Amino acid sequence: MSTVIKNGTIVTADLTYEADVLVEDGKIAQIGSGLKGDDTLDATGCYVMPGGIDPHTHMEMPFMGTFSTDDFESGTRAALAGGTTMCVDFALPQPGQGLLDAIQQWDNKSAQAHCDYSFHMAITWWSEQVFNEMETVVKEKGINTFKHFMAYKGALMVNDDEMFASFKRCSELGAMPLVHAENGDVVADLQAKFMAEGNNGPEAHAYSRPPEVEGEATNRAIMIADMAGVPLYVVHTSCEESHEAIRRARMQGKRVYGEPLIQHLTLDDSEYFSDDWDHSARRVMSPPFRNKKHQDSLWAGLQSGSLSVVATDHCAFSTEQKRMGVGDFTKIPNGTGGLEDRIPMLWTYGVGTGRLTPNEFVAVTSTNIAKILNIYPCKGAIMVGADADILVLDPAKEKTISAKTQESAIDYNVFEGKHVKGLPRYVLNRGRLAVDDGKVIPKEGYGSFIKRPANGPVNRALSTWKELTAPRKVERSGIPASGV
Ligand SMILES: NC(=O)NCCC(=O)O
Ligand SMILES: [Zn+2]
Ligand SMILES: [Zn+2]
Repeated sequence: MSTVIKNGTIVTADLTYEADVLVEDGKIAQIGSGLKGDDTLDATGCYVMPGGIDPHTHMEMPFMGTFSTDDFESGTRAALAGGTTMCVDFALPQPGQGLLDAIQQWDNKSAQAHCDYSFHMAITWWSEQVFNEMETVVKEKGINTFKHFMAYKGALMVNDDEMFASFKRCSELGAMPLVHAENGDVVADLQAKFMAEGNNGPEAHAYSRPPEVEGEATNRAIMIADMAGVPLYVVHTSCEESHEAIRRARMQGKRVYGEPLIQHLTLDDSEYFSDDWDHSARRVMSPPFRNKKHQDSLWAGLQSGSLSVVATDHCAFSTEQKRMGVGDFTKIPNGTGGLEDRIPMLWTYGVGTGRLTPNEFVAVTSTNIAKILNIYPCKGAIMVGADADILVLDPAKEKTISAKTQESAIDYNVFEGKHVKGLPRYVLNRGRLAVDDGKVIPKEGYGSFIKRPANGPVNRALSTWKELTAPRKVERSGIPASGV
């Protein structure tokens, strides 16, 4: 059974050209002109690009006394509707729980997935068991990334000594640490201060997490990673202070990646000042939305290459769940949705405004993260032999985003009312037609777990350099007798 995508313009991270794409047995079999297949998809007027990869989602996440509402079923359906063919979720052990036990739980949940997926492993506590299990996670489970929360004190947060130990272990295993970079001690102190002053609405969530807490933590994580000799990936980079730290580190030759979210790029902190409590609480996430100055910094980072990936941190809570924090903003479950909207929003506000070229768009939605996660060119490429994860994007197709028409299971959408131009006509995941003429064709359980090998090129290069420049004992010919 083969499918040919005809009459489209192929857009990759570095090339734009006209050609047909032949898909056979889930892979791209041929690229050229005049190709024929059993089925034909007409891509006239469309761009044919690698399917989106969202490296930051939380399906059915146990968090702040509840579970995020989108699970792998509704969440991956939303992903496909928006042109994303692979998500990377976080396997999250409770403090004291083993890593392998947590993976087993995430394996059970993800059996519902409609599209491909993988897991990052979160390090939420530290012990000899965690140290030992990290090796199995990498070598047997095919997970090469470990997430560290520098915030959420008393819950998921790890301290610097635990983070340094884990980063060193990542270095030995050829894995990469990820950080949620906010100074959790300062946030906890500010939260208590605002609550004590009676400042208990959702806007105080933003007041308690100023850009400085993110900038400080990003700098700290970068220095700790450098001392551990390991690359670093900073999730949900939301502000200039954090971006500046990443930019400076990269200019110094440090291997650091920054991931802005589509929410931070396109929504600002005025959302927290609405008269409507629900409106503001629905937008509570960490880090919070920022002002225009920070948004401009993030866009510039994508343009210049100092920021690498656009993700969503999709962690969708219903209005009812958000209301757990009425009277106490610290109890509003943190998280927003975005999976279905990342690609149309970034195309509209990035390519549509001239802030990004179509090739840069492909780089930041798919190819860069495939390289960072060491799954390129199986994923993130339109190339013979690659998985046939393909987004056929129609730049003329438009819609107004509305919760009424979304796949996500929650009752609102943070992008409600935004007009987007540039929507999927077709989406294929390993050759399966998952979106046909803009309509999702669900297939629960089709999604495959994608193993990611350790020791990617950047890990190898960095460990070679660190070994070459490591402090060495000076072997002296003459050592004087002790002066004592
Ligand atoms: N971002 C957020 O507010 N919720 C999800 C958990 C996290 O990534 O911090
Ligand atoms: Zn986070
Ligand atoms: Zn997250």
